[in-house]
Amino acid sequence: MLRLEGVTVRFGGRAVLDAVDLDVADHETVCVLGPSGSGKSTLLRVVAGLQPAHAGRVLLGGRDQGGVPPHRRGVGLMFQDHQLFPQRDVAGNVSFGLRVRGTGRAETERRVAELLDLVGLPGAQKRAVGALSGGEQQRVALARALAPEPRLLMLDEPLGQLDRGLRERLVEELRGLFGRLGTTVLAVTHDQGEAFALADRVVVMRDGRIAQVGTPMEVWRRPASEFVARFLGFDNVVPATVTGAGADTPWGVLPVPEGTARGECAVLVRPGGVRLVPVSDGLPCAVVSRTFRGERVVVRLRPVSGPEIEAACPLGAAPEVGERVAVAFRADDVVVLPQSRPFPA
Ligand SMILES: Nc1ncnc2c1ncn2[C@@H]1O[C@H](COP(=O)(O)OP(=O)(O)OP(=O)(O)O)[C@@H](O)[C@H]1O
Repeated sequence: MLRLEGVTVRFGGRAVLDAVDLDVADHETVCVLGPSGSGKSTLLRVVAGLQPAHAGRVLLGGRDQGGVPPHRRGVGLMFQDHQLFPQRDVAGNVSFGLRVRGTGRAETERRVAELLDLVGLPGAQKRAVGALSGGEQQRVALARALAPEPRLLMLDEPLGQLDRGLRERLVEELRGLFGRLGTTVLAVTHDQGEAFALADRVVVMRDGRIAQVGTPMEVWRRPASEFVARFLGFDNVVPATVTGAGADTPWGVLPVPEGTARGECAVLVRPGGVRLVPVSDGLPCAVVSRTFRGERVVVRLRPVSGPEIEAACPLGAAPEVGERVAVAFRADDVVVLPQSRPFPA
């Protein structure tokens, strides 16, 4: 459906997109994630035709879009600030793209009613957009973007300004909706939770390049680099040397999967894989802090050697701040990363 081949965009000599290759299949939802300034919005703008590429090609349905203006690309765009027309009512907003296409009045009315049902705002045609809540405005913006039946729907931080609870609800609804409609979606977000909940595949960007592409499960389980691991919020990363015995790290020798290549690397230990063990059986640590995270308590530990460690403990089993404990590492939760970083002194 969508293919980017070596797409490069430069601003002032700096490549904001650097030879990006990406394929999005029909009916697929792909979420682009990355820190601020990594080029996510620029990627969407290039696909929409709002930003010319300095090199490379964008193909939609196999056709090169070079020279095709935005309104002829058949893509729908929805931005964070949803930019509804304040002087028009809900129906006036949703029908915008249909009127531009010259759709007849009866058909437009039918379609608007159908879309409002779809986004959970049945009968809201005559409401003033200024009187809607943030979440309702978001739904109207979505209905407006879907109205012309774009072959590709692009969302830029679609839920950015909404509060957490509403975002979580809307993400679920969107996923259901896109599944039912069979819409192909390319979305940009900096919120990994949102991306992981919405996407069939996620793309992690760094400085205009793709750092990793995979299903949410693949990326979560096997971050491709220290950058991706840290971006996902994993802090337990240390430099390591893999030998026959395991990974030699500042935390001691950690178990690694069989067949791991020997040599320098970095290792990540997921917080759930840090086990509290009797003091004589593991790496001695002091408990520095405890943070309640719903189902679990995350404790920060200061070991006798190496950087601090995060451990996720079951509710009743978390040690107190100041307590002396020891930890061991579960092999399944140790991930070998190809990149190393100088260990801070
Ligand atoms: N028109 C422009 N002229 C010059 N520089 C630009 C222009 N548009 C974007 N940039 C720069 O390109 C880089 C990437 O911008 P982009 O908006 O694509 O990043 P982003 O990943 O979407 O960031 P954010 O999450 O903050 O929206 C930034 O450093 C930005 O300052």
